[in-house]
Amino acid sequence: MGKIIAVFNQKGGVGKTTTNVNLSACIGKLGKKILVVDLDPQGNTTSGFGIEKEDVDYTVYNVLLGEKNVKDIIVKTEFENIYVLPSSTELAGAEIELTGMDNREFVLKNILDEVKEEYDYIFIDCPPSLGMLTINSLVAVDSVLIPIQCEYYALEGVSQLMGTISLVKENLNPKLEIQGVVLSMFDGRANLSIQVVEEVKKYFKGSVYTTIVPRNVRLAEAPSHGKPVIYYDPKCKGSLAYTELAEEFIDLEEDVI
Ligand SMILES: Nc1ncnc2c1ncn2[C@@H]1O[C@H](COP(=O)(O)OP(=O)(O)OP(=O)(O)O)[C@@H](O)[C@H]1O
Repeated sequence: MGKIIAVFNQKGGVGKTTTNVNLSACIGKLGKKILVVDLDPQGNTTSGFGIEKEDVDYTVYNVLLGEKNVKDIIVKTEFENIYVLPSSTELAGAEIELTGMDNREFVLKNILDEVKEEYDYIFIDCPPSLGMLTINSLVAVDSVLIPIQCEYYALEGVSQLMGTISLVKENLNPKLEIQGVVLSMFDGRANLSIQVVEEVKKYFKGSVYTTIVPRNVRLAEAPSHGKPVIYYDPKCKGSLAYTELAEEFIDLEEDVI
């Protein structure tokens, strides 16, 4: 099947990487083969799966520049059904380098088309910006999964985000859809969190997942152990939420088919 999904919100620190790593890991545990593409130069998805910078000679950067074949760079992780196309800080340079390259501006689509039949899902972690890397992702994908934090100014930037999606859909990728909106960092004790849930549901109507990811310290700790939370502390609230979200994700996908 090979559905390609961008985890996208140009706002920083909303839980893109946390959602990418943990949702992928939980979907992998449900038996689906996943490729996770780390397109964020910060490389937190790469390290979140325990891949150390010293252990990778080449990254998605070399693939984007046509120096390496994607199939030679993908890393098989120790986690069930999870493969990673790693990132590096050099990737920040690609924002400029891709702009000047004739016919290679949107090269990510061709790269992922080469491997998409080998996976059930490909998730891309986008950087917190609207540069060439993000636009490359939006051109390459079937859909966009949007994490939103249940905190102050949650909807700030959302109209810009939706504007970007519409623009790409009109001009570059007509099949682009919203996969779903994930509410994250929910604090049940805070009225604000409850208000944000209501506002986001009103804005996105039926596209918001029923499962809400709580603020959970284990989710913040797991990356420093190089593990998705389900492998770090399978019983914590974060693990339960991402497992439930993975089940909801698959149920909705299988309903569509
Ligand atoms: N549900 C959660 N509970 C507790 N901490 C969380 C949760 N989700 C994310 N965090 C923490 O919040 C911070 C930002 O999350 P994350 O890195 O996933 O966001 P991001 O949108 O990918 O950031 P960036 O825009 O910098 O790429 C991280 O330190 C992460 O560990």
